[in-house]
Amino acid sequence: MREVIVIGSTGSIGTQALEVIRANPDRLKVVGLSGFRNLDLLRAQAEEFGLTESKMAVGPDAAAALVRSQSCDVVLNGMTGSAGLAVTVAALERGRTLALANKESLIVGGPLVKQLSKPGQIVPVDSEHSAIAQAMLAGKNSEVQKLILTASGGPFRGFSKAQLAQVTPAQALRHPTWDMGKVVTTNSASLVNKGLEVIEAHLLFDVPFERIEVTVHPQSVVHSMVEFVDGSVIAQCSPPDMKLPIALGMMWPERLAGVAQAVDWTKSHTWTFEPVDEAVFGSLRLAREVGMAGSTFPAVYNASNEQAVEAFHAGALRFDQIFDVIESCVSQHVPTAELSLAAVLEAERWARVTADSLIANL
Ligand SMILES: NC(=O)C1=CN([C@@H]2O[C@H](COP(=O)(O)OP(=O)(O)OC[C@H]3O[C@@H](n4cnc5c(N)ncnc54)[C@H](OP(=O)(O)O)[C@@H]3O)[C@@H](O)[C@H]2O)C=CC1
Ligand SMILES: CC(=O)[C@@H](O)[C@H](O)COP(=O)(O)O
Ligand SMILES: [Mn+2]
Repeated sequence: MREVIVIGSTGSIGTQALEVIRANPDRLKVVGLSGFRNLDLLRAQAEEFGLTESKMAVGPDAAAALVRSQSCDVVLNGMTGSAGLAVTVAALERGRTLALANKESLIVGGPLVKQLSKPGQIVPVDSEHSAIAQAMLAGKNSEVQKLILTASGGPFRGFSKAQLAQVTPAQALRHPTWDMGKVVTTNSASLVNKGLEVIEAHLLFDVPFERIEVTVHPQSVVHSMVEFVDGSVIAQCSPPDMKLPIALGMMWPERLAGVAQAVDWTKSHTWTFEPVDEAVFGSLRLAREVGMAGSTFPAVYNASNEQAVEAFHAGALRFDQIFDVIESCVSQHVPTAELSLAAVLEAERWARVTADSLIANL
């Protein structure tokens, strides 16, 4: 039996994690929950899983405090945004397995988060990174030639820059293949999500940026691939359903039977692959640049994006200007001489103030 704290239990990842746990009461047990604004759902979840108020946290600080005080085997971090950093740090410092959906905390913390983690302590839940972790089992780390991340391309695949300037928040939230929270869905539309995922892959698998590729695969069935030195490519394929990587994240390396449907090979399928249009979607190039620059640059990329996404949904920014805001913040940023958690938090604060001021003056 694995005891799990589900952080962000009221969200897309969190509710799907609870579905997996509910269906496997002999293997998984909830011992803590956290939410933010949806307190009615949080209370209902606590009641269903028989948890007292002391095992329910509201907000990022309370969630981190719960992770520090409550014993468990696994912390599933399904919070949105870099607000999840305190939970990631707390889980690693307490020696828990960290099933990580909250990619932002790894990206902004970078080497600091890596230093806190023991080999195997972070299990990726993000679908691409779960796929890579599964494919990696086919060879030795030293035999890996390349990582190939797949991207759906989002709702604006094939759009020109001029078309991107016209899109609405409702269109940005219409993801072609995945049903997810607002921020990650918007990031998929701008390809910021794929940029963040390239940095995430570099940090998780220690593969240099030059050997991490992205290909657009609109069907989202091939979740990512690993190319080995002999030319073999191992891919992980399944119809898009986050319950599969969430279950693996909580049970790694064991698989739970029946969590998701497999591909139906009796039917015809067409899987396509095409290059990313980097002339229209600059966020991927910029993410590689900030990833290679390291220090506090990834934190600035992420925080300025979070501000810009919020402004876009509030009607204060055009969709294409999300990229302009990130690029401007990154180009103005003076990185810290020595990376520390305090320096990351200060860089984030600076990026949010700078992004807000750019947005107000656009
Ligand atoms: N959804 C998906 O399929 C995938 C998600 N991810 C990643 O997983 C993470 C969660 O995404 P998703 O579940 O879609 O997001 P949702 O918006 O659906 O859920 C976010 C969760 O975090 C809580 N939350 C939001 N902001 C804060 C905050 N400032 N402090 C504390 N809690 C907060 C929300 O609480 P409340 O609702 O109560 O306000 C909710 O429980 C993100 O990092 C995302 O990139 C990665 C791959 C796939
Ligand atoms: C399901 C998942 O892992 C998301 O992060 C997904 O990657 C979004 O899809 P795209 O970013 O490829 O559009
Ligand atoms: Mn993903």
